Order: sequence, then structure tokens, then C-alpha cells
Amino acid sequence: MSDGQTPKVLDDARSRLEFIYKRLDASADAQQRLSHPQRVIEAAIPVRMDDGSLQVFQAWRVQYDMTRGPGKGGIRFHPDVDAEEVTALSFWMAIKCAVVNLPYGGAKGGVRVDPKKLSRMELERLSRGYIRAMYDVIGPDTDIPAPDVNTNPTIMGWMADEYSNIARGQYPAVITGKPLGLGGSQGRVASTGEGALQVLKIWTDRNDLDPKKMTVAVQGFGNAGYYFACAAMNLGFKVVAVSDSKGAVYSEKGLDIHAIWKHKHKTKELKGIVYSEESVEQEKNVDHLDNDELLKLDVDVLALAALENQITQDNAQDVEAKLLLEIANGPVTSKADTILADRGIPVLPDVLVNTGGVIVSYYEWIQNRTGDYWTEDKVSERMRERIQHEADRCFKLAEDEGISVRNAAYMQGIRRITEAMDDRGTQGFFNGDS
Ligand SMILES: NC(=O)C1=CN([C@@H]2O[C@H](COP(=O)(O)OP(=O)(O)OC[C@H]3O[C@@H](n4cnc5c(N)ncnc54)[C@H](O)[C@@H]3O)[C@@H](O)[C@H]2O)C=CC1
Ligand SMILES: O=C(O)CCC(=O)C(=O)O
Repeated sequence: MSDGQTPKVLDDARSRLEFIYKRLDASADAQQRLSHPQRVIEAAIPVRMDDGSLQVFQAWRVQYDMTRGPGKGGIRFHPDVDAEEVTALSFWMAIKCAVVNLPYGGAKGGVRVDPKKLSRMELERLSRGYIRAMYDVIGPDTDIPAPDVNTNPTIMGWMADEYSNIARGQYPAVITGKPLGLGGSQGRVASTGEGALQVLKIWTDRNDLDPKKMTVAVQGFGNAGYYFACAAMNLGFKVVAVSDSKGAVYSEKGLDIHAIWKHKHKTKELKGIVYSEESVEQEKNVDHLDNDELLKLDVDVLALAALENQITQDNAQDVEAKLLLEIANGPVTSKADTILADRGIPVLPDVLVNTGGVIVSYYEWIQNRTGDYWTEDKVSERMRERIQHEADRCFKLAEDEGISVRNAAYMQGIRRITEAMDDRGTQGFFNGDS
């Protein structure tokens, strides 16, 4: 998405730290350490294609900071993935794990590929190849991958299986977001969206707002966006628009999210949605919009659940929503943040809003290590408790200090990371090798 106007995502991500360092009076040592990823691994993955030809895919795993524990973070399959993007995503993982006080550092992986162009067998060979390439740097106590954009439980299952094959043992805790039959956790699939809804609910409660009177538009109708939209609908929000990479659908009366999801799975797009008979009334009211139009809708909540750099200095002026909810990582640039703040539009930040996924990944890791498997209710109750506690702290810090919720969340996360750095001692710089 970088076009000269739009900043490089990593520079932009790190630019937010200057303010935080000043507020926290962070040591020069800690600042230096957080200026560099601890480790960047690049690999070339050869894959035998179904037609007999060989294709080589570039892949990365970046471990940004592992001071507070093993690296944690998803693996993205996308044609635009590069080292810089994966590094930015690993940096956000470090912050977010600290914001919700998980005993993890931050890492992220990526493969430069358009998975829609691969057959299922090719995708499996690529996924297994990723693990063979990264085997030496991942592990239940070192770095624990999970799903992200265009990866899912099936892919995590192949990856966990490949790791176990190489290690000649059962190591389910090396990967989270697995299928239930391979040690996945109840509730992981819906957790990112449901966690995001919970942060929104804490916000509406604190601000005395009634969800039943609020409209929502959702950019990105994938794992995170779909489960968020369902949870929002269940709580009484009216979801009036959703989009995917090809376009958006809108109905001022509210959309039937389940019908749209079914349609999207059948046809691979939102376009041409035909509601089921029970919802035939709605069909008449559904309009198709361009992606950009969805971002300008006059709604109470604009939930961004696609990719980075969606609201920039070029379109922040056009946003009519009353609140932005960052379910994706990095959807609002720092310049856009300033424009939105000047216009009085609050942004609930990614490093707090989308933590439901990694929190339940943490619970999956605990279940794998103890062999004690929890019910869905227990998983969701523990996720809700953690989000309530940590979000309340962020919102209170923002109010007490008169700062944005993003700055408050960053202060909460960075404080925990720099304290852990100090606790390791002046010579301490854990890099996962020792
Ligand atoms: N899956 C997870 O557990 C977590 C995901 N996230 C973040 O949430 C975001 C979405 O991830 P997932 O839902 O897992 O990915 P996904 O691959 O399931 O879905 C992504 C969706 O975004 C859509 N999209 C892409 N470009 C778009 C555009 N320009 N306009 C509108 N829609 C567009 C795609 O068509 C797809 O529907 C990413 O930023 C990811 O890093 C964050 C925390 C956890
Ligand atoms: O579940 C996880 O471990 C990480 C999910 C992720 O990649 C993210 O939060 O951005």
C-alpha cells in the first residue's frame, strides 16, 4: 500500500514510540533495543507444483522482541508480504502481548504468495515447507506461530504435523489455532472478532451508549471481521455494511450476516448476494458499494478488519464514522490518527482491540502443555475477564493522563517490556539461542 504518501508501515509503527518513551522516561538502553528486531529469518521455500514445475516462495519469520517470553504471532500468506511488513507485524505482536500481559514476546511470519492460485495439495506442500525452513527457530518454548491473513486451522494442522514429524514426537504447543482434533482450543476461531466486540462493549458502557441504537460498518469480511459482525449483531448493533477485497454490500435496515457469509463461501465474493427466502425483504434493500465508499459511511462504528494502511492522511478527512475500531493490525496510519483526533473521532487501537485471538492462543498453548482441555464457556469467560481487566486499565490511563487510548495501550505495553528488560539485567539480551 506504500505509495509515497503512505508511510512505510514499520517506520510509521515505530514513530509512535517517541511520545511513549518521553511519558515513561524509558532508558536509552531499552529504546535502543526496541529500535531493532532481535532476529529476522528469510527463507526460500521450493514447492513442487501439481503440473511438475518447481516454484520458489520467499518466506520470513521475524522475532521482534522475546524479553517477556517466547515469540508469538501468526503467519500471513499474501502476495504483498515482505520483510518490512512482517517486521512491523512482529513489533505490534510484542506490544499487544504485553498490553494484555501474556508471557510472550512478539514474532510474526509471512510467505509471499497468492494462496488463491494454489491447489489444496500445493498449499499443503508450501505450509509444510515453511515449517522445514523455520524448524530451528520455532518451538513451544521459543516461538509459537498461529493463523493470520489467508491462513486457517487446516494450515496450522499441517504445520503442527510437519513439526512433529521432524521432531519425532508430539509437540502440539508449537502452533496454536489448530483444528480441535489436533489439540486446538474451543473458541479460537471466533476469538479475535469476539474479543474486539468485547472491547467495543466496554467502551460503549463507559460512555453510556446503547448498542441497540448504533450502526456498524465492517471493512474485511474474513475470520476476524465475520465473527466480529456476528457478535455485534447478537448484542443488538445494526451491521449495515461489510466489504471484502472486491467490494462492499450495504443495507440501511441491517444485513443478514449469516446469509452473506454463506453466499461468500459459495461464490467467493459478496457481489450478487441473494438472500434466503426468510430474508427476502432485505434483498430489496441491499446496495453494492465500492470499498472506498464503505470507509466514508456515516455510521456509529467503523470496524477495520482487513489490512494495514487503510485510513491514511489521504482519506482521514472523509471518515464520517463516530468511532474507529481497529480489528486489523495497523489499519490507521499515525498521520491519519492525528487528523482523526483533531476531528474528535476516537480510535480504539489494534494492540488492544484484536488481542482476543492471541489470548485464546495462549489458552490453547496452556491446554496443550497441561493436557487439561477446557470447555468453550471456560475459554470465553477467561478471555472476557482478561480483556475486561486490561482494557479498563487502558481506558482509565487514557482518561487520567488525557491521552488517546492508543497511547495509553502503548504505555501499558512498553512499560511491561522495558521493566522486563531491566529485570533481565544490563547484560541480558535474550535471543532464543541460549
Ligand atoms: N485471525 C486472527 O486471529 C487475527 C487477525 N488479526 C488481523 O485481522 C486482520 C484480518 O485478518 P483475518 O480476518 O484473519 O484474515 P482473513 O484472510 O480471514 O480475512 C481478511 C479479509 O479482508 C478482506 N480484504 C482485503 N483487502 C481488503 C480491502 N482493501 N477492503 C476490504 N476488504 C479487504 C479479504 O477479502 C478478507 O475478507 C489482519 O490485519 C490480521 O492481522 C489480528 C489478530 C488476530
Ligand atoms: O494467535 C496468535 O498467536 C497471534 C495472532 C496474530 O497474529 C495477531 O494477533 O496479529
